[in-house]
Amino acid sequence: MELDEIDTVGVVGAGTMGNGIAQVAATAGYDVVMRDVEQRFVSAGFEAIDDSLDRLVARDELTREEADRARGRIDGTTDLDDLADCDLVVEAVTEDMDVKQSVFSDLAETCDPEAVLATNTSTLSITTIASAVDRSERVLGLHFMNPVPVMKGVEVVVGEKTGEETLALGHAFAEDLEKETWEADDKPGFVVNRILMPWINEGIRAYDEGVAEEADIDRGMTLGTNVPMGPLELADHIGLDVVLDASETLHEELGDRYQPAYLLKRKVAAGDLGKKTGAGFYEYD
Ligand SMILES: NC(=O)c1ccc[n+]([C@@H]2O[C@H](COP(=O)([O-])OP(=O)(O)OC[C@H]3O[C@@H](n4cnc5c(N)ncnc54)[C@H](O)[C@@H]3O)[C@@H](O)[C@H]2O)c1
Repeated sequence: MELDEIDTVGVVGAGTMGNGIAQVAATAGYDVVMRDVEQRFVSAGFEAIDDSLDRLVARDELTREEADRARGRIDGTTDLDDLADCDLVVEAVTEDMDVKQSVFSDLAETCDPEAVLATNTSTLSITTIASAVDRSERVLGLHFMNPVPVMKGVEVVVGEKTGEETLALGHAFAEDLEKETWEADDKPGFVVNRILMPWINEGIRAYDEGVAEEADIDRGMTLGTNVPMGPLELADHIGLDVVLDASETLHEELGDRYQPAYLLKRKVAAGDLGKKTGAGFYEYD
C-alpha cells in the first residue's frame, strides 16, 4: 500500500495518546474514526481535541477554519465495525499485552486484509502483538510522543515480521503528519523508553530518599541538563500508571536496573495518576 491510498485512519483508544493521534491525522487531512470502549471515553477524547485545537488557534498555529475542518473529519464510535473501512489503524489502548492482542485480533477480522495495523505501545513487543494476527508483515510500531500535537518525534518500531513496504509506509505516514521519524528494533522500550524510564524512576527515588523537594528535583534537571521538563513533572504528564506499566515490562525483560520506584507503585495504588486525575507528584486543577 502507498501513502496516497490511505484515506481513512482508525484510532483505537481515545485517551491521552489516541485523541492526540486522531487530531494530528485529521489536521493533516485524513478522515479519522476514533474508537473507545465506552461513549464517555470517546466524549472525553473529543473534549481534549477541542481544547487542543483551541490552543493551536489561540497561538495562530491553525486558523479557526482549519481547526473546524479537522474536527469535522473525526468520527467517534464504540462500535468496532466502524473501523472496517480504515486503511491504516493506530492502536493506543492500555499498555497490556492481552488487551492489545485482543484488539489486534478484532482488527484483523474487521479491517481489509491490506490495511496496515500500527501499535503505539511504549514498551511491549511488536512481534508478540503481531502474533495475534494473520498479517504480521503489515504490523509495525508507530510510537508517538506525548503531547502528540506538540511533539515532533515518532519512533518507527520494526517487528520480526514487519515488511519493508509497511515500514516505508509508517515513515511516510508519520512525515505526512509533519513528524520526524527514527527507527528502532523490537527490543524492550525501543530507544526512548529504555533510556527515559530509568531516568524518571531515579528522579522519583531521589525525591523519596530526601535528596530534594519535588520542584527542586525538576529544577535541577531542567536547569542542569536543558531538558524541557524534569522527571516528576514529566511522569505526571505521561500518567503514573503508564510509567509503571512501562517500567514493569522493562524490569521483567531487562532485569533489576529497571526496577520501578516504590513511591511510583504507591501513588498508582492510591489512584494518583498525575495530570489526568488531578494529582500525582503535583496537584492540578
Ligand atoms: N501517555 C504517554 O505519555 C504515552 C506516550 C507514548 C505511548 N504511550 C502508549 O500509548 C498507549 C495508550 O496510552 P494513553 O496514555 O493514551 O492511555 P490512556 O489510559 O489515556 O488511554 C487508553 C484508552 O484506551 C481505551 N481502551 C482500553 N481498551 C480498549 C479497547 N479494547 N478498545 C478501545 N479502547 C480501549 C481506554 O478506555 C482508554 O480511554 C499505551 O500503550 C501507552 O503505553 C503513552
